[in-house]
Amino acid sequence: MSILESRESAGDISPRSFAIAHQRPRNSFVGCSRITDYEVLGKLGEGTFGEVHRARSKKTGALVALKKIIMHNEKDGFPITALREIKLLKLLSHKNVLRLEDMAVEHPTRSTDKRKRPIMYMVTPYMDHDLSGLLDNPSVHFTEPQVKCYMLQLLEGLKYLHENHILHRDMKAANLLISNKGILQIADFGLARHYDGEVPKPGRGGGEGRRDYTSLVVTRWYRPPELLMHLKRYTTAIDMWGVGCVFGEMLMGKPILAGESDGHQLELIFELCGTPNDENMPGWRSLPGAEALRPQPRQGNLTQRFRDQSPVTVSLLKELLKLDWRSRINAIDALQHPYFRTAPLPAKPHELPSFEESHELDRRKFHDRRAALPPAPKGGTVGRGPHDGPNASFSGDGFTGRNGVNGSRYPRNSRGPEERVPAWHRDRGLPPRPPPPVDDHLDSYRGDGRDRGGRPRGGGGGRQDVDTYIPSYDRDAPRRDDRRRRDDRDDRRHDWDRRRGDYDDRGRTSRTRSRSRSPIRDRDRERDRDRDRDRDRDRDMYRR
Ligand SMILES: Nc1ncnc2c1ncn2[C@@H]1O[C@H](COP(=O)(O)OP(=O)(O)OP(=O)(O)O)[C@@H](O)[C@H]1O
Repeated sequence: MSILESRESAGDISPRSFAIAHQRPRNSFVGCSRITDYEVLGKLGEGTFGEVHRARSKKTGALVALKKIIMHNEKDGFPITALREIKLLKLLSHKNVLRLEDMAVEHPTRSTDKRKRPIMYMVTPYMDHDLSGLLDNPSVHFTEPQVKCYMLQLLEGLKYLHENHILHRDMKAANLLISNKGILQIADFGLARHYDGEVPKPGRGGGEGRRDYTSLVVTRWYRPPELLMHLKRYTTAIDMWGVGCVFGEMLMGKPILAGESDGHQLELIFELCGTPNDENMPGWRSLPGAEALRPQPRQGNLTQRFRDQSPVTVSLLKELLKLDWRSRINAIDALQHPYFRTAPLPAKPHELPSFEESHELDRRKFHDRRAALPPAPKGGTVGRGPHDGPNASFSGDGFTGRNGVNGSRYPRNSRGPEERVPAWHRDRGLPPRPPPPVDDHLDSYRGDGRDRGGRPRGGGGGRQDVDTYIPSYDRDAPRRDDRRRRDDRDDRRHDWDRRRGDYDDRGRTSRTRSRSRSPIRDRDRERDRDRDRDRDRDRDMYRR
């Protein structure tokens, strides 16, 4: 056994040794091309840090996706999350993990462009769908062998990540890309990080965590109970909960736990999986976020809700959606579950049907268009249901406009002629999709302290914990540690931001706490207000 292997088996692998062990062959990554090497064909999606476009390589003719890395504030430089994502993706190589093939650079043109810095694009193979977009299409109905086929691929990809000490931390249907050849790939590594704990072992669930990380990860609908209760010493089991949510979503055709706030999310989880007790979630009472909870003891209605599914399907779902993160099934064991060996057997990827392309933006464009225009189904495949129309599913002020346009969390987009008109939509009676998790440090990169829907960041999440992960694959690079700031603020702010923060910290005297306006202080105040509001709402929900 090599030193690396023995260290790995002891759960001890540094980002550097991981990087050395996972160098991809040089020819698998081009490096830095020019944007002019690609012909841009249209917009696919809009992520936290940039837009995603479909494009064709002029050299190879291959279809690719270009993820533009937006620098919201040029002074902040290259976003750290994008840097993380690039560094990780460059190391990963698995058929069920999206492959970073190239980086493309767009230099500012002299006459028209006042930008000083170039724009960078991540280049990945084009995938025809994301799973969320696919499930939104009412003409798509997954068969059991198809669900099994996607589940196998998802678990294979996740097993690879976890074995290699990677936590994905944003497992959700929108981050699972699917090609018309039936291949599923895990995408979006913007929140992923190196994991210091022991890798999962057969029959041992997710095991015990070894160190603290921030609990402000994972999009709410896919966030496990331990994170909602602010466990910081979490494990690979957080991604397995997400797999359970995605599995349920494939079976039901819509997200199964669509909470409107963190408190409501827990409420929905308890309704489905039962309320926590010392047996099904040992130690839950001592979690910081459990203090205010007074759940009425309940059994959980999972079996009832999935009564149309076979017992072996429900059995795997229950294993994935276990409240106790230590005994929640891991990817190795899930792959061995009888579900995959019971008829009907999993389809092979090439046996799966192909579908009309479906991406995040199609859904969003539809929401946007609904208010203004009659439906324009393409190919006449799908009409609109009786409940369609602006805000058809919701009444009152609970949803509409809170996160953006027509209950969408997204701002209005202008449509270019080259953009596709969505051909389908199904109003599935769900609240607007929650924004991706907000890590405090993201604020400094967005520059305005607001998320894409214009909401102040940081709401609904409890305390901002320190998670100073900056992957350092270079021995000489200084490694940052997980120190807790006196005031609990995140240590990963940009230097400029941090200097301001330090100044504010130092000067907590009446003089420096003067009323002079500071965008940072305003942002912090706004964030605190938002957080308090969410907390109050959650408390009301649980105090019975
Ligand atoms: N390789 C690809 N092929 C096709 N579509 C893609 C590809 N990569 C991303 N997309 C589309 O763009 C959307 C956003 O991409 P991605 O999740 O990587 O961005 P993000 O900034 O991390 O998003 P989020 O803010 O939702 O976490 C995806 O949901 C998908 O619809």
